This record gives sequence, C-alpha cells and structure tokens, in this order.
Amino acid sequence: MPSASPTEKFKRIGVVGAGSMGSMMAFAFSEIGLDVSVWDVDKRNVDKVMDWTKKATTMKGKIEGFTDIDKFTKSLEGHGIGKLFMFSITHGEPADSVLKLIKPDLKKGDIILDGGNENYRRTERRQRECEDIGVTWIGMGVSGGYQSARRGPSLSPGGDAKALELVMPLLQAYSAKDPKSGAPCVTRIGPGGSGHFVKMVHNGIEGGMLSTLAEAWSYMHFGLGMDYEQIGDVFTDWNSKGELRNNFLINIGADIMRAKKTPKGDWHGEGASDSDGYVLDDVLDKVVQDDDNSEGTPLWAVMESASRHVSTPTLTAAHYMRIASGNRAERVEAAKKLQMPAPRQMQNIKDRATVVEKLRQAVYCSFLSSFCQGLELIARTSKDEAWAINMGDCIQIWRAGCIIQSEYIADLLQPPLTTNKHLMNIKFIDEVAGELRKYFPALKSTVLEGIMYDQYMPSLSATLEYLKYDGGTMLPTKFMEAQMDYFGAHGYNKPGVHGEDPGPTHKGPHHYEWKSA
Ligand SMILES: NC(=O)C1=CN([C@@H]2O[C@H](COP(=O)(O)OP(=O)(O)OC[C@H]3O[C@@H](n4cnc5c(N)ncnc54)[C@H](OP(=O)(O)O)[C@@H]3O)[C@@H](O)[C@H]2O)C=CC1
Ligand SMILES: O=C(CO)[C@H](O)[C@H](O)COP(=O)(O)O
Repeated sequence: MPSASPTEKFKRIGVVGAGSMGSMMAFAFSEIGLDVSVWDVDKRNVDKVMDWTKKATTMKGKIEGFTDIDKFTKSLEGHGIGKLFMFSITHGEPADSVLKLIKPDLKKGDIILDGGNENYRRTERRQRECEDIGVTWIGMGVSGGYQSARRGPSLSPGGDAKALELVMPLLQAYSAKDPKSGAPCVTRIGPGGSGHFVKMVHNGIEGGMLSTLAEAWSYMHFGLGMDYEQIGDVFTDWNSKGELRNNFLINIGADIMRAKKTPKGDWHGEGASDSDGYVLDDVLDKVVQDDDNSEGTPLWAVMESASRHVSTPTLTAAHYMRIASGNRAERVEAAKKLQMPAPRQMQNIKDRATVVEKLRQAVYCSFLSSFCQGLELIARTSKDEAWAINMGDCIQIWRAGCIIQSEYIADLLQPPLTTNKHLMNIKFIDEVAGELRKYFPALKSTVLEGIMYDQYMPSLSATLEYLKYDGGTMLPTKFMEAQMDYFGAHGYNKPGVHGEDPGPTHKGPHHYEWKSA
C-alpha cells in the first residue's frame, strides 16, 4: 500500500507525448489528484486529450494542454519539490530532441521519468547528461498497453534511489495492484538502465509468449479445423484453471476469437460491416514495429542475449518470424519460388480433446521456457552490471497490469527467486525442472504432429530443442568442435579430464593435427 500521499511531494506532472499511452496516463494521474500538463509535438494529439477532458467525469486534478514547450515546462514550476516529467514518446532521437528543448528550463532537483520503451544504454547516457545539471532521469518500463496506462500498469523504474523514493508514493498509487495481496506492481529495479532493461526482457518474454499462442491458435484453426468460437472456448477454459490460469494473453485471445463486426463498428467506425464476420479476418499477418523502428525491445532482447551468451531460442525464433512477417511484399514473392506447403488439417484425429490438452501443455512449457530464458538474461546482466536485481521482485511486479501476467507461473517462480538471489539458471529450481520434464512429452508430440501437417511452430519447436540442448550432456557440438580444431586449430577440452570437463568456459589446451598444412 502507498506509504505516503501520492501528491505530497509533487502536485503537478508534465506528460510529454499525448499518444496512446501518454494520453491515458494524463487521465490516470488526474484521477490520483495531480494536476497534469500535457505537451505533444503534434497539436492534434493535445487537442484530442483536451476534447476528452470535456466528457471526463472522474478527474480530480485539472488537465491543461500545451503546444509551446516553454510554457509547458514553466507550468510545472512551483508545484512541488521540483518539476516532474513523464515522457511517453517513441524511443531514440525523439527523447533526445525533447530533452534538448527543455534542458534550458531544467533545475537541480527536477525528475524525469521516461516511460517509453527505451534502450537501456541510451537511458544511461541521458542519466549521465542529466546528472551533470542535478536532474534525475529515471528509465521506467511501463507495461500493459493503453488500457493499463489508463487503469494501472506494471512499472519497472530504475535509477537514482533517492529520487525514486520521492516519486514512489505516486507510482504506487498509479500502478496496477496484485489481485492476491493488493501490493502495488512497482518497485525500484536497481541503478542505471536496469528498469528499462527489465522492461526490454518483459517484452522479449512477451514475444515468446505471443508467438507460442499465435502458433497454438493456427494449430487449432488450420490443423484441427476449429472455428473461432470453439477456439475462444478453449482459451476461456485454459485461462480458468491449471497452469495457464489468469493469463493475460490467453484472456484477450478469447476476446479476439469472439469479436464480431457490427453495422456501426467500434467508437470510430473500425470493424463496421453488415457481414457478421470476425474482426480478426480484417487483420493481415504483418507485424512491422521492427521495420518502422517504432519499437525495439524484442530485437534488443535478442541482441543482448546473444552478446551476453544466454540462450533464448524461444524469444529469438518468435522474433525472426515477426521480422519475416513484416516484409510481406518480399515474402509473397519468395512464396511463388519456394512453393512451401501451407498448414493442412490433421487426419485421423480420434480424440480432439486429447490433442487440445497436449497443445495446452505444450503452450505452458513454451511460456515457462520463455520466462526461464528472459530471467536468465536478467540474472546474467544483473551480475555483469552489478545491478543486484531481485528477480522475485520482477515476478511480483509482473503479477498485474502487464502483458506477461501468468498467475500459475508467478506462483511457481516467485518463492524460489525471492529466496535465492544469486540464481543464474532458472532450470536449477526443482519445481521448474519438474514442470518442464513433466510436459516435455506433450510438447514433443504437439510439434511432431504439427510438423507432419505443415503447421507453423517456430517458438514451440525452438522450445523443444532448447530443453533438449540446454539440458543435454553430450551435444553434436562435439563434432563441431573437432571440425573447428581441424581447420582452425581452435583447441578442445577432453571428456573426463579434471579442469576441462565440465571446467570453465575457456578454450581447451588440446590440438590434434588432423591434416598438416
Ligand atoms: N502502446 C503500448 O502498448 C506501449 C507503448 N510503450 C511505449 O510508450 C511510448 C509511447 O507509445 P505509444 O503511446 O503507444 O505511441 P504513439 O505512437 O501513440 O505515441 C508516440 C508519441 O511520441 C511522439 N513523438 C514521436 N516522435 C517525436 C519527436 N521527434 N518529438 C516529440 N515527440 C515525438 C508522438 O507524436 P506524433 O503523434 O506527432 O508522432 C506521440 O505523441 C513508446 O516509447 C512505446 O514504446 C510502452 C508500453 C506499452
Ligand atoms: O511494450 C509493450 C507492451 O509491453 C507494447 O505493447 C509494445 O508496443 C510492444 O511492442 P514490441 O513487441 O515491439 O516491444
């Protein structure tokens, strides 16, 4: 529960960016009792927010719109112990350009919360730049999409501890609350760019889960011939109990399966049709956030995992399918040449319920593996950067408000991650290993059947291989190592030799002259 009044230290906040997220934040802050100044580079975005205020009935603090950035910044003077900003704009250059614009008006003690999905290295650069003038830049992950930005997101702030203490009551009031304990889904993650790093990993895990679920949807629809209503019922059932209970993505998956077009459509006419068809059938298979550079988090997660030597194949395979999806024009051309088979309906299915149950277990296995991979990336980076991230806290703040919320997985992971602060490999937890072992056969049979009938399953099959090789005791890399020694004199370690097997991750001392030069 909030320790102090959310408006004790700051009575006004300046929201930079009135897009999907920023506009919703403005109303949420107003409901907490803060006065809100909103600025956007595009006047139309500010006008839209001001229009909405006319119909709003739950505002406590007033909302004022600005298109002049100097007036915006000045409006924040004298309403607390310093000026408080919340950035919610596109990552990269936009945040630098706004910082440059407001910098002349910034004073010692001002605090900037960057709620965008920013790369943690850029966050650290801005932290250094602001520190020089006594201003604190906090990189804060905000998760849950615009609905949560309005009603309470999961927040992962990282940066200066003293500044975060000052804004914590406000963040606690704003954040989502754990439905079990009522605890706010926000905590200081650690110093530097750790908050944005954890949000990046959240989005990496999100990518693994999104792909897994998309593959399961396709498996049921094209492989098992199930219609949208039937799949919606399966998602509702999965979400109601067991290992996939209270899972955000499965829950909204059920909604999507039932969303039908209507003569009027939604509030702005989208989905308007007399056809009685499904909204999903208006949606093309293109995910372009990487191509247009509007988002970067899953890509950065893949790059970080490779550079920090953490195996994240579920997340990575998910991302590569997403990249391929974006460039539909090229894909459609390639399709003409490759003539790949499309997913086919599976034959001789005697008991569809059993197949669907195996699919549920496979999905769970892939979700849990996505968490293992993401958390291992956090553990590795926290050690490298001396951030001392408590992964139990990460699970706690992911219990509500965010996209990867999964009650059963959180219940499974939180106790061991809270007590064992130095764990580097999540699969060392007996309960986690037990679950992965238990459901591996279902994952294998799902992938096997799916491949037979040409289903798309990059993440599910990557999870299968991940579990095999990340827990394998003699990999085909034995042969790879020999080949590399043959042509490159790379040096190998020997089986059963003390200091080499398993030994440190060092180059081995042995070279065999397979062929002289
Ligand atoms: N949507 C989501 O589900 C979530 C998004 N985020 C992050 O929140 C941030 C905002 O996202 P969202 O609201 O969805 O995105 P929108 O595209 O709706 O809003 C982006 C905002 O950034 C502004 N902007 C773009 N370029 C500049 C610039 N050069 N200078 C100043 N402002 C600029 C846009 O102005 P204009 O409209 O004129 O381009 C707009 O107000 C992003 O960092 C995103 O990654 C975080 C969690 C969830
Ligand atoms: O941050 C988010 C949720 O957590 C946003 O939904 C974001 O748009 C996801 O995009 P990406 O997968 O490219 O990060």
